Amino acid sequence: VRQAMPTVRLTGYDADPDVRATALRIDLTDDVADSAGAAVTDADLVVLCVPVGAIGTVAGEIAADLPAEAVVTDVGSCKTDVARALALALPGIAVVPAHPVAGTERSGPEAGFATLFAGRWCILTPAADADPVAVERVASFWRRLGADVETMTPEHHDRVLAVTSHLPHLIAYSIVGTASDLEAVTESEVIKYSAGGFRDFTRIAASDPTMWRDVFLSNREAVLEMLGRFSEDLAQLQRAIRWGDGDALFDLFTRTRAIRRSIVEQGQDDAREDFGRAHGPDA
Ligand SMILES: NC(=O)C1=CN([C@@H]2O[C@H](COP(=O)(O)OP(=O)(O)OC[C@H]3O[C@@H](n4cnc5c(N)ncnc54)[C@H](O)[C@@H]3O)[C@@H](O)[C@H]2O)C=CC1
Ligand SMILES: O=C(O)C(=O)Cc1ccc(O)cc1
Repeated sequence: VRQAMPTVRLTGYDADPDVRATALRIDLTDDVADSAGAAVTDADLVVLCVPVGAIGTVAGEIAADLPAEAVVTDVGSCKTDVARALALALPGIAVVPAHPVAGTERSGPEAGFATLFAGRWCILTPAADADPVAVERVASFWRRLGADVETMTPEHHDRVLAVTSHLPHLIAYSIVGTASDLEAVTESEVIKYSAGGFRDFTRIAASDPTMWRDVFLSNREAVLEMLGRFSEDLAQLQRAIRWGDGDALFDLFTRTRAIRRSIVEQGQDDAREDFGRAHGPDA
């Protein structure tokens, strides 16, 4: 926002005093308020950037202080629960839930970088009767940050993201946990020989525990549905390995390689790799 909209006056609030101090020190915001309510008293646009389990609570904290014409949005990774909580906490206020599908495993005020949203999707999930002017204000905010904006229902969002983001994170958490349990048996060989594949999983599995706990509690139904499908497909691979069915393995790996190539062609993998290059392998 600082780079793309330099004339916008930014006021921040965070429950953690260290985060508030850091935000001021690194000039992330012009002001830092000492309560959520005080941060929004003269706001045009309020962007709630807290773990999904806290979005409804924070919306409740600002409700009494919001100017009547303010638009409230969020960046939560799940939308069904969050959209419901926002609507409940903010009756009569223009609410446009959003999810910028871009990020890294890092968190905190120093983890942001100006190009994070460039060329990435931002998904809006407004209610069917949302004010189109408010929807356009949020859409144009994200477009000015370089994102491409798409609109869908919260339920559809949550099913899609369960496969493309939530399940992959769950698999990474699980495999790194399994490898660490095995470490005692292999006497640290897990770390010593952690070549490409495992290293990639450890990056994802380093993501913020509070954020991801809340994602799985909030998107429970869609994640469980996709996890069921994944478990069936994994069992098929297990069978192929057991019976030496090389064709089944080869066919799947050929199909998945094509998926990766089409993602790269669409330029959807750039930002994180650029970030990794800029900040070193352990960033
Ligand atoms: N990290 C990522 O890659 C992405 C995260 N998101 C979503 O963005 C949201 C924020 O995530 P991050 O910025 O990564 O997390 P973060 O950990 O960097 O920031 C969250 C902040 O919320 C504060 N907080 C927690 N409860 C609070 C409360 N009740 N009142 C005031 N402040 C409170 C914490 O102190 C923390 O500083 C989450 O909903 C997440 O699902 C969306 C896209 C990508
Ligand atoms: O670090 C990664 O690979 C991510 O996938 C970042 C991310 C995390 C959560 C989101 O809702 C969107 C993007």
